[in-house]
Amino acid sequence: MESLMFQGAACRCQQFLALCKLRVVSLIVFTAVIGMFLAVPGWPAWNVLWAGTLGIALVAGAAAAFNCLIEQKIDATMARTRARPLPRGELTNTQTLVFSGVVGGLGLYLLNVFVNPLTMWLTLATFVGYAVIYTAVLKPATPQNIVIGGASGAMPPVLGWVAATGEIHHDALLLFLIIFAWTPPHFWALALYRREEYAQAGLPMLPVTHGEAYTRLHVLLYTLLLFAVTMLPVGTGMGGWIYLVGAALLGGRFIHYGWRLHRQYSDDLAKETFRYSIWYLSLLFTVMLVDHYYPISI
Ligand code: HEM
Ligand SMILES: CC(C)=CCC/C(C)=C/CC/C(C)=C/COP(=O)(O)OP(=O)(O)O
Repeated sequence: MESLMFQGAACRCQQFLALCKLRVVSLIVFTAVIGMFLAVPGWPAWNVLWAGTLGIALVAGAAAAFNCLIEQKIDATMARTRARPLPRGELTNTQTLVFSGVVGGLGLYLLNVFVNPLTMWLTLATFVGYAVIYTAVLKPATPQNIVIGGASGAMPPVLGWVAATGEIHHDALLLFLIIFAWTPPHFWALALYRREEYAQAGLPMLPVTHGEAYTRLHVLLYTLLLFAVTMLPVGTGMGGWIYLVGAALLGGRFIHYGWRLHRQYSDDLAKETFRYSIWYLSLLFTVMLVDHYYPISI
């Protein structure tokens, strides 16, 4: 009897965790943590590391849960999302809303009390940007949804930076710009091979509204823009040789993917490009960290 109760609680816990889109949120939190380290010469203060990381993670998870609540009908129509807890009827609207409110509230509390109020306010704005402006307003309205909405996904390194220093430095804005330029090729690579699902769901994603060829060209153009943006930290002195070589190699490979997609499309190549986009961002931020602690100035 007791073991059955335990299994039930474990299941419920898994359902709540599934709302939080843990894999996406883990990369988001990773970029925030790197932002904390890049912001200071030595190590960030201990309270920044634990409360900043936990606070940002909780609010990001709450934002993802709120997105699941708003999009449950659309999620039910797409193969990729139909196994989420709301379309499956495993959780109710009230449970999801309360979960998002409590988890997000706790995250904001930690940021306000143990980090600083500016981080708390910017994280709240990021929550509203993703959970409300992107999800409820932009996503069903325009194919530029992810370009504009990408601003929320680009905020985490700024949040990390502000957590560590209390101010918004121009180098933090460069980290923002990098993720901002990365989001369109990241998402449109996926939207290309999932175009039929998005069309069926009635969402105006770029391959649905402007066609495949137009989207492929834009993936390529954004990889070029991204390459240029990643060179800016070298100009400001934030990045040295290690960063320059790493960013050039990673960016060159991303452009190559964009070029191949543009010239000779296949769904398999689009899937590979999407997977590479995730490796790209993870490795780029790792290289930045290495460069920060082992600087070889240019
Ligand atoms: C508006 C901005 C963004 C959009 C529209 C978007 C869209 C998506 C979609 C639809 C998926 C699901 C792929 C699947 O289920 O197979 C995905 C996966 C992923 N995204 Fe994004 N993304 C955005 C921003 C970001 C950001 C800012 C990050 C991290 C910094 C990120 C990291 C990831 C990761 C790690 C995955 C893989 C998750 C997995 O393996 O399950 N995304 N993205
Ligand atoms: C710190 C903080 C508050 C961060 C919030 C930013 C945040 C959670 C961004 C998430 C990006 C994301 C999951 C996009 C998925 O797109 P989608 O929602 O269109 O994908 P779906 O089709 O899988 O639902």
